[in-house]
Amino acid sequence: MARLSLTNISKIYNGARVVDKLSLEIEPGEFVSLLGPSGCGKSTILRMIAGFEQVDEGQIHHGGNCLSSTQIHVPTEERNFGMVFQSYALWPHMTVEQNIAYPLKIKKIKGEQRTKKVIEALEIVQLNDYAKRYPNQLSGGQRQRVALARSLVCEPEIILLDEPLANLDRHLRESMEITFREFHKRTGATLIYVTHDQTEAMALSDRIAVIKAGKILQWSTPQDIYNKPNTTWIADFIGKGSITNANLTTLKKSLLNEEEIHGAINSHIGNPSHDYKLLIRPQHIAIHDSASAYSLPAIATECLYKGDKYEVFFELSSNDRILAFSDHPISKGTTKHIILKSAWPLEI
Ligand SMILES: Nc1ncnc2c1ncn2[C@@H]1O[C@H](COP(=O)(O)OP(=O)(O)OP(=O)(O)O)[C@@H](O)[C@H]1O
Repeated sequence: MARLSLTNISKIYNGARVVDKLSLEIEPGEFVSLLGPSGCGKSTILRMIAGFEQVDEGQIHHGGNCLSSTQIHVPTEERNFGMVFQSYALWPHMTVEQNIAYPLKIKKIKGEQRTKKVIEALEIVQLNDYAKRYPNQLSGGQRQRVALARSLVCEPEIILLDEPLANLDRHLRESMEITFREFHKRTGATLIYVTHDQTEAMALSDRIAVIKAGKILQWSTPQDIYNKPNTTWIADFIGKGSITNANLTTLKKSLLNEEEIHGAINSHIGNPSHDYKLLIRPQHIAIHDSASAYSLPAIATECLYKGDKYEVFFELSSNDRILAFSDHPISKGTTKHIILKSAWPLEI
C-alpha cells in the first residue's frame, strides 16, 4: 500500500484553470472526500487521478511511481484503481455475478480463482443471495452495491468514487453511508470520494478536502472543518450556524468561551469598526427567560418546526441574526436572553 501524492496539478480548459496548482497527500487506507459546490473541479481531479484526463501542470505519484506529469501518462487500465460512478454502469444483459466477474475476465483470471474472488466480493457487499439476478431486478441501492463489488474484485489499492449516491433517495443514502464505511473497513483500500453533499462527506471521511474554484481551502478532519473552518466561506458552506460581527483585539485561533463572546459582541455594538466574525453553531446557544451573566437580549423573529426540534431565529441588538434550537415553540416578537457558549473566530 502506497501514498498517493498530487503535486501542484492543474487542468486548463479553454484558458480557464478549473484545477489550479492543487496539492494533496493521501495516506494508504484513508477514506478521503473531495467536497465542494458544483463546478469547483472535484470530478476533474478524480478523472486526472483515474488517468481519464492528462495533467496540464504538476505530477501525480503513487508510491515511487509517477502516474501523471506533463511528460508521463500511465493509461487508466494500468493504474489498477477501482471506480464507482453515479450511474452504476452495470451491463444489463449480465447477472450480478457476471457483472462482478467482468474485470477479472478482462484480466484473464479464470476458473476457481475467478469464482472465489467473485464470492468474496459478493460477501463484502452482502449480495450473495442476489448473484443470479439481473440489474433490472435490483433496487438502486443494490445496484450500487454491485458496482462497489465490481470495483474491488481486482483488489485495487485505491477506489475512486464519483457521487455514487447521487441517484438514491435520502433514506437509502443514509443506509448506503453505513455500507460504504463497512466496505472501507473490510477492504482496507484507500477510498477517494467526490461529493457536493457535506453530510455525506462528514459521515464517511477520515479527512476532507474542501474545494472552491479548483483550489483546496481546507484539508482536515470532518470535526476540524465543522468546528474550526479556515474561512468564512467554509463556515457558511458547512453545517448550520450563524456568523456574527464581533470586535477582537487579535484573531485568536481557539474556540471562545461565553465570557469572551459576550465581550466581543457587546464591544462591536458599542464600536462597530474592528471587524471580525464569529461562527456560532445553534447547539451552542442556551435560551433563557431572564438575563444573567454573559446573556444577550434577543428577539425571536421566526420559529420553524423541524420534527425533533424547533429552529428559532433571533435578532441581537447588533441586528445580527442568530439561529438556535429549542425544544418548544417561541412566538415571533418574544424577547429572550441567550448565552452563546462557544464560538469560532473568523477573519473577514
Ligand atoms: N471536458 C471539458 N471541457 C471543458 N470544460 C470542462 C470539461 N470538463 C469539465 N469542464 C469544466 O470544468 C469545471 C469543473 O468541472 P467538474 O466536473 O470537475 O466540476 P465538479 O466540481 O465535479 O462539478 P459537479 O458537482 O457539478 O459534477 C466546470 O466549469 C466544467 O464546466
